[in-house]
Amino acid sequence: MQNFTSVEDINDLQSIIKEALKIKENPLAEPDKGKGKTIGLVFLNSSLRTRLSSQIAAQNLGLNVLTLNAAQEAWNLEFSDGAIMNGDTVEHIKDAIEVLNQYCDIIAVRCFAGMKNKEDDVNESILSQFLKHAKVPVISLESATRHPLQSLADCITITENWKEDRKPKVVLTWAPHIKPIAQAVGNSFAEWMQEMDVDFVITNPEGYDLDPKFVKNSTVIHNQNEALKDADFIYVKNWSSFENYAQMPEVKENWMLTNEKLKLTNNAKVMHCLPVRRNVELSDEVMDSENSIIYQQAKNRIFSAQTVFSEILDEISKR
Ligand SMILES: NCCC[C@H](NC(=O)CCC(=O)O)C(=O)O
Ligand SMILES: NC(=O)OP(=O)(O)O
Repeated sequence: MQNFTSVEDINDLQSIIKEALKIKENPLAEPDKGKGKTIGLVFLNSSLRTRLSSQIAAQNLGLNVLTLNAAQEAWNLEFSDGAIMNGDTVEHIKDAIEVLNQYCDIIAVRCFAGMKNKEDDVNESILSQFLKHAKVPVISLESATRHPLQSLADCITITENWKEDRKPKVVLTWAPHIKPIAQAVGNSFAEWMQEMDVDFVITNPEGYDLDPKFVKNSTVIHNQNEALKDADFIYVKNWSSFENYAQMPEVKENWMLTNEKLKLTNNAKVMHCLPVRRNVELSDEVMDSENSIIYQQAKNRIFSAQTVFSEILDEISKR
């Protein structure tokens, strides 16, 4: 694995999940694997889980960890090529990445969609600069269009919770929100579910279809109740419109996941990447129910990160 920014960077998903479950059994099995190596965790946006689970995962492997909360603590970064930097921005992203090359053996970066310019977001205007200028492996901690470490944790969690001898029905359902949110988590979940042995359905209101590049030939149903029928797993996530980029077209029906809606399912397990807006995206009763595997999912972020760091360290050791 040279970089880790999407499902494309994985050769064999089932073997990666198996490796992650093995790491989960004994996370301290290779405490010196990363000895003498440094991972830089660069956050251009807020985080709780990604920051902490990545730190734990790196420490479990003996890596040195540098965490830069760039939006709060670093110089104001310039992202435009050729910019005349006589305004508020102090340091160009190119120079920042070149400096990170001097300090880090692996660079991991969180760079959300700006939600202002569709083209910039679709083209991953920030992640692409890291991929261009980094001289060491790059790991995405959630970019404009994807959140692969989350999706790998989601695959691990579904695997742990499915012992029946048939494919589970997995439904990705849109949920309400108070502000425009990126499509990254939904896109990424779709991309990874298409690689899993599951019946995958996406349900969202009209006007909220994800980018066809990520939907591919997945089933899309605009009636939530119909989609939830007999579901074994429900993945709750809000996103804003892709077509009318970053807009929030009016939705008349109530899409919040409640116990009433859970009755339509096959006693489905409920998933969410967190953070969640309680009683907006899903109700307290669902969040706090036996059906929720949301905290287990959050825990699995450690093993998802540790598996990826371990694969990247294997790659570095070959160089
Ligand atoms: N990393 C997990 C999700 C991050 C982000 N959520 C948010 O921005 C929530 C913000 C809020 O609820 O105000 C998203 O959905 O892409
Ligand atoms: N799920 C997730 O990525 O959480 P954070 O945004 O808190 O890192």
